[in-house]
Amino acid sequence: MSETVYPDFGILLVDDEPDWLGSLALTLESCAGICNIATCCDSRQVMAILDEGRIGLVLLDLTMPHLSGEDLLELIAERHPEITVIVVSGLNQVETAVRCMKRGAFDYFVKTDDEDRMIGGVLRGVHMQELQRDHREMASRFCSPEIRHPEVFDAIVTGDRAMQAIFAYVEAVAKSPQPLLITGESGVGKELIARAAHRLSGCRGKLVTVNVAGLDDTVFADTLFGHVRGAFTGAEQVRRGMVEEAADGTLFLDEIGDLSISSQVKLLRLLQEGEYFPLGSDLPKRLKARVIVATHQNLSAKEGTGAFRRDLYFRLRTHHVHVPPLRERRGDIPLLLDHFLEEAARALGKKKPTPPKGLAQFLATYGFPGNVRELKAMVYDAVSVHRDRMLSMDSFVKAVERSQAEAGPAAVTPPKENPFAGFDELPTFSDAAAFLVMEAMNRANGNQTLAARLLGISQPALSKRLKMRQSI
Ligand SMILES: Nc1ncnc2c1ncn2[C@@H]1O[C@H](COP(=O)(O)OP(=O)(O)OP(=O)(O)O)[C@@H](O)[C@H]1O
Repeated sequence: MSETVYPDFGILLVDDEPDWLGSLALTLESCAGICNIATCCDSRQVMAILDEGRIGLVLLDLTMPHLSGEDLLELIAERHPEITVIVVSGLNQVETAVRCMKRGAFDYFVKTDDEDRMIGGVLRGVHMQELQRDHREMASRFCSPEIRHPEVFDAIVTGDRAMQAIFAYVEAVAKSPQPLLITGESGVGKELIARAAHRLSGCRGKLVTVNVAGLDDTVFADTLFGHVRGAFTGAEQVRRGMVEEAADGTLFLDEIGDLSISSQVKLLRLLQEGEYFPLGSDLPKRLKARVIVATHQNLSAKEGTGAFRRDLYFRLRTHHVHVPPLRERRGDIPLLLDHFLEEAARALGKKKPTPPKGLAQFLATYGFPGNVRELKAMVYDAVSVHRDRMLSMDSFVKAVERSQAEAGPAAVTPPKENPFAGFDELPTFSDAAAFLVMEAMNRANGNQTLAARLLGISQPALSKRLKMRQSI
């Protein structure tokens, strides 16, 4: 998304009447903030201008000397099918309108039409062109899904393929002016993804984060849109809203699933119309920021129960990434463990401790309801209390047990698939149990506490089984 010109692509106004061109350009700029405009009075020059590749939308008059609008419409559909064309004619003729639509026009307006209708149509055309551009960009990424700017994702430690696919997607949509919705459980790294998307957007402005959870409707409006002096009792100073703070940058609205219905209406209007009113003012301001929203809630389910507006939901999920929970990318646990050990040791002024054997394996048996944030807290806690060179397993075992006790039995992760499904002949119950105990002891390098955790039984129960085996 570019900083000051809107939209990113040029809009060409074609008419043989220069006065009409001037007044149309002025209307579009003042009423819709559209300023990336070029004009052309000579129909013969239109195709050469389009060949330069800067134009995404054409507003075309029909009756012109040399080439008529309909001739041009046909030429554009043939040579530049990617360009959106809106016909703006002096003639109110249904047959002509139908013919133009059949030849590929996106919309048809009569010059005497209501101004708001025409502006609405142009904004829809701009939106359509933006979506087509995003779509082309994404399609090109499917052909070569490599990540072009890996440095932007440096803060996100992962080796997981689903995460790599998210990075490629975020790169593809980073320059889009459409909103980006990031979903995923709490602590999976949604904010880190938002930061990466902001860096990739190339916008000059800041990333401004607003946590909208718990904001009542008035505070929401005041926080986002600001107010003028005297807007309400106590409003002694002008307040710039966060939308303005984020101009030419990114507005990141976190916990969007908690937004009240009345605030949802305000947000929808902001996104749809691209403008807003500071409290107490009747002078509209334009939204000049890209909007990213995030939630740990299931927005689709909320939309189903009526707790989230359907129109806003569809608007927000134009571009959507879902960050998987840590338990679905257990391969990341050793990488994250190492990363946080290093980070914690540095932050606490200690030497990086050596993790006990089997720690990563032990952690992989746990469901991490708090995801990466929970793992990070565990590591920081363990590093801060440790004294020897070797990190103790104890603090991790206790943290896991504490969390499981708090969450109840549902927190224990269910087995994923039946390991015996492919067996022709099943082992006996006692053989299967003996093999399982042996395997767990091997994996835990003889550590009974860890082996018991891997098996989901208590350490005394494991010890009893081992003794029984020895006595056979
Ligand atoms: N892949 C990762 N690599 C390194 N650190 C990570 C990773 N994922 C998350 N973190 C760290 O975990 C913590 C939580 O991340 P973040 O705030 O981005 O999560 P979130 O999904 O936005 O959480 P919430 O829904 O609660 O707002 C942060 O300290 C972040 O730096």
